[in-house]
Amino acid sequence: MASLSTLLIAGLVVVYVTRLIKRYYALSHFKGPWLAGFSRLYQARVDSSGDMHIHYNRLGENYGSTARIGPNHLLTRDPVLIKRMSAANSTYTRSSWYNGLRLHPKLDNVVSLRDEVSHAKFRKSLAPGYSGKDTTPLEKSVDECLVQLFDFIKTHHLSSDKKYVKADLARITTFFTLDVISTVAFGKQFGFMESNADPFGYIEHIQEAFPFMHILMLYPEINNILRIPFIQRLLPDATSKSGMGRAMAFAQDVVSERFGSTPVVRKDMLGSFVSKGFSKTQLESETLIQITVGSDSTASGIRMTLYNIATNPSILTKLRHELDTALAAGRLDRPVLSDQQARRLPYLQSCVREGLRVFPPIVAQLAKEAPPGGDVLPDGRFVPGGTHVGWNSWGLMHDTSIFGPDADVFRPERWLHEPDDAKLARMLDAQGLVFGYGRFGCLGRPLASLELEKTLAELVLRFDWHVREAPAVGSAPVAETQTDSGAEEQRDFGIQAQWDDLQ
Ligand code: HEM
Repeated sequence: MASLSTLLIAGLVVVYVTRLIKRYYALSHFKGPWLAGFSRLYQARVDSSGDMHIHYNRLGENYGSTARIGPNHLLTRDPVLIKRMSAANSTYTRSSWYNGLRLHPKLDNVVSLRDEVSHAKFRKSLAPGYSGKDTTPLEKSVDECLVQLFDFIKTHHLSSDKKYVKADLARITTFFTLDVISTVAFGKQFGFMESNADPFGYIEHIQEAFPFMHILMLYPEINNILRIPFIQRLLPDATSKSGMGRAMAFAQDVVSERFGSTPVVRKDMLGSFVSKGFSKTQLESETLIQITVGSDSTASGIRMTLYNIATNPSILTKLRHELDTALAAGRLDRPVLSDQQARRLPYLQSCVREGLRVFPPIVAQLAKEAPPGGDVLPDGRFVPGGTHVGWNSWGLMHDTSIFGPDADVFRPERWLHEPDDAKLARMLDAQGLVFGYGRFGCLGRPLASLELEKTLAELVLRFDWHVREAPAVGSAPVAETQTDSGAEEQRDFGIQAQWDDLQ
């Protein structure tokens, strides 16, 4: 007679296999790699591979706009579905994928918060700070940092006819955006550009942390373990000497100054948040995510767009012509053109738009969860309640049915000379999703847009750019260097910056 323990094990195996089969069939009307139907291992491998965007782009080509990537996971490049999930009145919610974005040991931040009511309240209180409504004009701070950037490049990264000095665009752009976000958020600059160094070992830490964060997003179970107080004691805290620990210490310091008997009062983002009644701990948590989301994506957008401009001589020439003509006509403020002036330069705007399309800085899944009663997709297929639906941003931005057969090509002209109004409207609609949508849309968009348009315009006006050492791998040279959001992962990006004598 079988022992009780054998029976128990057999019973558990039966329950497990039945669950596996049930799950498999619940989404079997969505095609995808076979392993994905049974296990999250497919995603774990792809998400930590460094080539996530390439794998997921192929999914769209092989399995249609919404494909299966896990037992309970879909990935979509359908703009209608992406908008539906994030719309103000949507019944979709954030999935447990977002738990992995909780950086503070005790508290969520606006990006990791999953409770709809708390998130909406939080977001509403943060919005005036992020938009610059409550702060010293964002534009003024960006301009000041840009002047520092010009000096930084001239001092440390300038080549001449006599010698080549490698300008690592990965570090230059990341140093710049980290100094911008610290200035506008806390009125206290990190000093990356001034010291020409990573004072906290922060960039190195982020490089190491990204693949791990992907695993946390995929396996929320691990996250729950990390929240156990005993385990938390083993994780980096504000006493750690480098990486996220140093960033936490920084967050604690800048926040503490705003409380107590003689609080520092500044018209920056933090000042705005304090005025909305947030607690000290809430602000420490928010400060951490601000540093992360406020630097990496914009840096990626700037460097990849500049890379695409610098490697396309005809585009570089057209952009320079537009900028030089405006400068000669006295239509550009010095030392930095104004936002209003930048908006009147159609070719510049098209370059920025095209840069974010061809190389969307955020390719992570941002998975939402289908409502308990499920949902019927635009193509008639049923999505059961609780299914995780991620967005395939690379696939969407390179979708030939929206952008045409040359969707992979960096071609700013597509935004200026499209004769078919309906097609142009569809392209604009899809590209606009690069900043998310609706109730989860990017709060930092005004700042990111200022940084992108001004930095690109001034760097093209002031310097000659020649790519010397971009890793050349097949037809997608730079994409190969990208992990998740591009980010600090696009390392060691050798570009020659030469002072343009005309300026
Ligand atoms: C080119 C640069 C940027 C891109 C492409 C970008 C993209 C995005 C996307 C796609 C989302 C939506 C996430 C979702 O669906 O859950 C998002 C959210 C967010 N972004 Fe950005 N972002 C950029 C720059 C910034 C900057 C500079 C900041 C800060 C100053 C920022 C702050 C935020 C915040 C706080 C959220 C969360 C909004 C919420 O949960 O309600 N972003 N961003």
